[in-house]
Amino acid sequence: MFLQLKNLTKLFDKENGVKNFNLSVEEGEFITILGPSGCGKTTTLNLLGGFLKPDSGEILLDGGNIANLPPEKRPISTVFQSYALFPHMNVIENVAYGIRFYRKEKKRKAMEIAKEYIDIVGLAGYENSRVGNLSGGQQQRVALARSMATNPKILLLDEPLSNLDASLRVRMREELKELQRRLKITMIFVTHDQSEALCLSDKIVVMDKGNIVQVGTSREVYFYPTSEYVASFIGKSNLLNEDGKTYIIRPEDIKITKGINGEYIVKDKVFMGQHTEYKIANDRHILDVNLSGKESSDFQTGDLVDIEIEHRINI
Ligand SMILES: Nc1ncnc2c1ncn2[C@@H]1O[C@H](COP(=O)(O)OP(=O)(O)OP(=O)(O)O)[C@@H](O)[C@H]1O
Repeated sequence: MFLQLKNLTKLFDKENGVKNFNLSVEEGEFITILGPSGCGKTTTLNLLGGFLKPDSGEILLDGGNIANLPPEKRPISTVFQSYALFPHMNVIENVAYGIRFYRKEKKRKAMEIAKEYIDIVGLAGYENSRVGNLSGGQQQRVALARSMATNPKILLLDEPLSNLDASLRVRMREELKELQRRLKITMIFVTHDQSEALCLSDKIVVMDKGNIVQVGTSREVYFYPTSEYVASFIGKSNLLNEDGKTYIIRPEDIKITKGINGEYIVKDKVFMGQHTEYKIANDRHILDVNLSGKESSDFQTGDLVDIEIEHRINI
């Protein structure tokens, strides 16, 4: 196994931190650590990057334990949320800095390699621009180029897209995925954004209060969540209690039909173009229902409807 985290623990006090974190990562995988604020994502990344020392546990990279090595001795590079670029340097100097520092290349060679990575991230022509004059997306690309140019075995990314506006965020995440595929770099990406996690990851690690609660592919965590927590954190979900059992039902797995004696009443309707979102209720449940297709917007508030559940998730 390329990377293994074994019982990795770092607690700041009794509760907060990361507890018994176990994870195996294959070379070239895109792993996302997903969870709400304070669940331990950054702590995990800092343990991997060497910015924090674990209380216990191992980080095995190619079989060797690196848990106690300082950051500069690890073949791991981090792209921070703030990008952490040098404001007094231009683009090529920023990228070349890491190459000289980590790869111990001479200035000329470092500049040559830096140029290659600036091209890779689509910033050709900006070599001599001051980073302070670049847009958020361009600064993000410089940070990526600087990290990738050090030739790390693993690239850590701590919410790198969170400072970008919504449309740039979507474009950058596509670019990031494409870069990762092309360069086959192992990436460990931290986010609290479920849609980012679902579209980028080979594997998603869902965390809650310092613990891993589920690890799986995007499809697995979406279609087969193992807990109510995962189901509600990833995508929308309905909880239905029947015969003493609790089920989770995705809004797109409920079909509705009009009926004079319908069990539910349509309470709310929002037309979203590709689909329509309804809220329906009876005396026990309020359910979210998403319908797609042309007839999906035919129901009106106040309509009585019956439901058919096409798929239910057993917890
Ligand atoms: N240096 C520290 N000293 C004390 N407590 C800390 C320290 N760093 C983090 N914590 C606590 O540990 C818990 C996990 O923090 P962490 O930053 O890893 O969470 P996170 O999931 O990355 O959150 P966010 O999405 O807000 O960045 C939090 O409760 C936090 O307050």
